[in-house]
Amino acid sequence: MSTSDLVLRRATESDWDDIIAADARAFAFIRPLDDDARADVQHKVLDSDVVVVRDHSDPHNTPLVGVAMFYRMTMTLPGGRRVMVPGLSWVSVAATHRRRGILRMMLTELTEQWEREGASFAILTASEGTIYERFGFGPATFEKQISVELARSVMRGEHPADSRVRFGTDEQIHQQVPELHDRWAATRSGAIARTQPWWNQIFADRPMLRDGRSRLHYLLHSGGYASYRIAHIGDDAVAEVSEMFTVSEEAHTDLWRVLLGLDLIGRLTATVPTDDPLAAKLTNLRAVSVTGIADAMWLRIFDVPAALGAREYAGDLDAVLEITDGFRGHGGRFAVHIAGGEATVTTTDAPPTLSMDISVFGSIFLGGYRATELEFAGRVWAADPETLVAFDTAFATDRAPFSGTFF
Ligand SMILES: CC(=O)SCCNC(=O)CCNC(=O)[C@H](O)C(C)(C)COP(=O)(O)OP(=O)(O)OC[C@H]1O[C@@H](n2cnc3c(N)ncnc32)[C@H](O)[C@@H]1OP(=O)(O)O
Repeated sequence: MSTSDLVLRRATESDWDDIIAADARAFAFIRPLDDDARADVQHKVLDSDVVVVRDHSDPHNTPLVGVAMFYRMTMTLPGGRRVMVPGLSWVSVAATHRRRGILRMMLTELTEQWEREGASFAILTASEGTIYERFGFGPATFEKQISVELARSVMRGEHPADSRVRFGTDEQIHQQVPELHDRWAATRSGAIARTQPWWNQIFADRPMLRDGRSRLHYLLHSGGYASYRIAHIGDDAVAEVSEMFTVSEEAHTDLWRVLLGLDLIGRLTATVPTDDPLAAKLTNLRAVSVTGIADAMWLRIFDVPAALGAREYAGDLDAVLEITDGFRGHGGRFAVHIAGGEATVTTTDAPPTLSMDISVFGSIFLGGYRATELEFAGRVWAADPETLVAFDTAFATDRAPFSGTFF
């Protein structure tokens, strides 16, 4: 096989059997998606946003050796503006064809499309931490996995006489959950909004994806919701919170109070924002163990001035920002003036006062990393401590960014 035998094109319906089989192999699934689960995915993506690579070295057998696609998503920026973003997903290359440049080929094709369409950002959730920095992506939102021991969990404060939480009927869930999620998404940097095909897939709750666990149960509150499943692990029943999104601390407290009161459950697991306050709401903080902190969403910036102009800021800054971009050349030197929460940006030849790779800028942009932390790591250069502190303060967010949707 030579590189010229590799043919990249957009997907058609006839590619999907191979896409599903390739995905199951590449991500080590026990079995490929069934027809229902496959239809859910196909409803979320346009075939023209899916690239496939086939090996034509044998004209009688042209196996699919690469696939990559993107969803058209909406992300919330610090300050509340929402932007359209391509969300890269379903990237895989056949084990027989690895490290021959197929991923690079597919990402170059998709990136050129995003640039033509005027995207300022792209996002992804990564299978490994070592793949995407070379393409200018940086880890931008993080999440915390917690395990809560119910026997030791007592909420501080008074128990309300009448719980404001109810189990939702199917009709209530379909009516209220998308609206509650959207209200939450408007408040959080990095939040991904969900369109109807995403909700259809979540509400379908396909048995093949439950892995032997119960269906989803929904708890509703006027300021948020939580969904959870029951898993039996050995002799223990564990409640796995699938998601919780709230727009008020009252809703967060009330929903947790109900979850912590589940009978015949020893332990509860959840994935929450890194600044989730549950442990501080309990009389015994040790009831909550943090079992992991992981990168969730990675961000790539394509248009530095447009990105800077789209978010709001927590402090003032005057700096000459130098950005390097080895993959697509969107770096340069920018005079950045931030005042009253808004940035104005022009290109300049003046000497830089701040310098970093575009992947590092992506990590700082939503507030997921503090600039000072990355300066300690030698990945941000600042001409003087005052500029670093002003940069750090300007880009900090009051709540930790959280994407809330895996894709
Ligand atoms: C957004 C998402 O969908 S994340 C999911 C990614 N997919 C998976 O993890 C499924 C299993 N893995 C795979 O299918 C493949 O190994 C892939 C897609 C990760 C890589 O595909 P390949 O075609 O082998 O990558 P390709 O040859 O184009 O490599 C491009 C560059 O990435 C590097 N690279 C590729 N995979 C890895 C890896 N797992 N770890 C570190 N570096 C990697 C290569 O060394 C190369 O670097 P260079 O261009 O700087 O020399």
